[in-house]
Amino acid sequence: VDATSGKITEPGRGPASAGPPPVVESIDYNPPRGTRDFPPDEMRLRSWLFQQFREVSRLFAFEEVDFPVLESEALFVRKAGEEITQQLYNFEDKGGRRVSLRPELTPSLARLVLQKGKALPLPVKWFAIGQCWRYERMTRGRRREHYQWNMDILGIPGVEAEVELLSAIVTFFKKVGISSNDVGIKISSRKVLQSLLERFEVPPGSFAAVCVVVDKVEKITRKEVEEELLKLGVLKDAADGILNALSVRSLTELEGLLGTESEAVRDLKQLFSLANGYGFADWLVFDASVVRGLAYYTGTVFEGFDKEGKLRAICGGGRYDRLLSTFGGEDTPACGFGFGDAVIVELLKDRGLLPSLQQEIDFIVFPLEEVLRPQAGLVTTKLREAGCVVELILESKKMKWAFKHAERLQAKQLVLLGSSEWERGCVRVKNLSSREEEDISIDELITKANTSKE
Ligand SMILES: OCc1cccc(Br)n1
Repeated sequence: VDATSGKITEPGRGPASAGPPPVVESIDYNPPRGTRDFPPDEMRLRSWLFQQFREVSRLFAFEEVDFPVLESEALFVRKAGEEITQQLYNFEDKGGRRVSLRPELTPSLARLVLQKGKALPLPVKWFAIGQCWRYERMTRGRRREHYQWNMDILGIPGVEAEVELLSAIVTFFKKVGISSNDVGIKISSRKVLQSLLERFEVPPGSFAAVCVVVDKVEKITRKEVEEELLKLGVLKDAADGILNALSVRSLTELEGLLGTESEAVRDLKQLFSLANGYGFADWLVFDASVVRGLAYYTGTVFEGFDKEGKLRAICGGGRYDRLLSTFGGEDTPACGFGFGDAVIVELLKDRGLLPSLQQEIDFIVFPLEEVLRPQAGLVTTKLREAGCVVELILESKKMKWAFKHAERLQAKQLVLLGSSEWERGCVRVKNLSSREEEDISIDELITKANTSKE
């Protein structure tokens, strides 16, 4: 800023003799509110977590897909009062289009399936890992972004699809060291609610909105739930009947309530029986109070929970047989789940299951004289071609610095290039754990490196 005029000059645009460019207004080094940076330690954990997601998805023969983080707002505008649609990170772009950062991945997946149309053979088994956004009033101090792993099966009307998805979730938990003592998966079906609404002659058009309200039953008071239900045309006796029904504790009890012909009971019995066949039924708990908060679920719904009851839902999902038709497509049976990157990390921390992840350096290459830097580059290239992780020291340093650097990086071996060794066609290799050192030829060094990588 010019001292006299107070004018802010563009950096680097001042008169030649003006000296260094003025500092622009101070930049906040923190990321935007509710968002996270991933410095190396955090990024190693995130990469590890996503690797587990990907390995499970691959085992289940799912193909990875991705979509833009920015979508048409229309994809997410729904009238059922969901929190997720009331917190859209939406805006009008410079072309006057109403757009939104995606709050979830399922609508994008539905859009892509519809875009592919009949050219896409069913069943579709796709997975995605994507950052999702919400504009949460920061009064609640919660995050505005998280990464979600989704797996979805489209084209299978029966609970065989849900059982595959549940098996994938259990496979993930077991893969990261979590057992059915730590975590369970609550299972129910929205067909329970549907039967009750029909019994109480509640207008079917309010089904989604009723589910969204009932999903809040553990977050707001029963009286508030009843008031919100009343606004949806659900009278007191119907509200009582619905809320009481959600506390049934077994499929037998549910059958007593809904009758032996109930689709909900049939689906859930088949689901538990299949899960028993797969060998993971011990992870599942029937819980009629599970409805989940997304408007588009139509059948089975489920959520992973920690048995200590300290954490929010670890993951959640369900059947959404009507979503594609609400986007103008043909009715396509579909089910899927979302698995966030936050609660699972809290659970792993609580259980002491976080992996210790360090950068792994095989070699540090250090030319003792700058004149040998080209040779150091050759050795480095050959080691990398053998698949070794190599850090080449890029500046002229003292030996003491190189040793400290190697120890800080926990490198396995230090390769020193000195003129006397080089004249004999050798380099000096120090093993940094055994402290042994030897002069060996480049060829021998590369042969050993190749062998170690086989
Ligand atoms: O699960 C609801 C949600 C959606 C987007 C971003 C975040 Br953080 N949480």
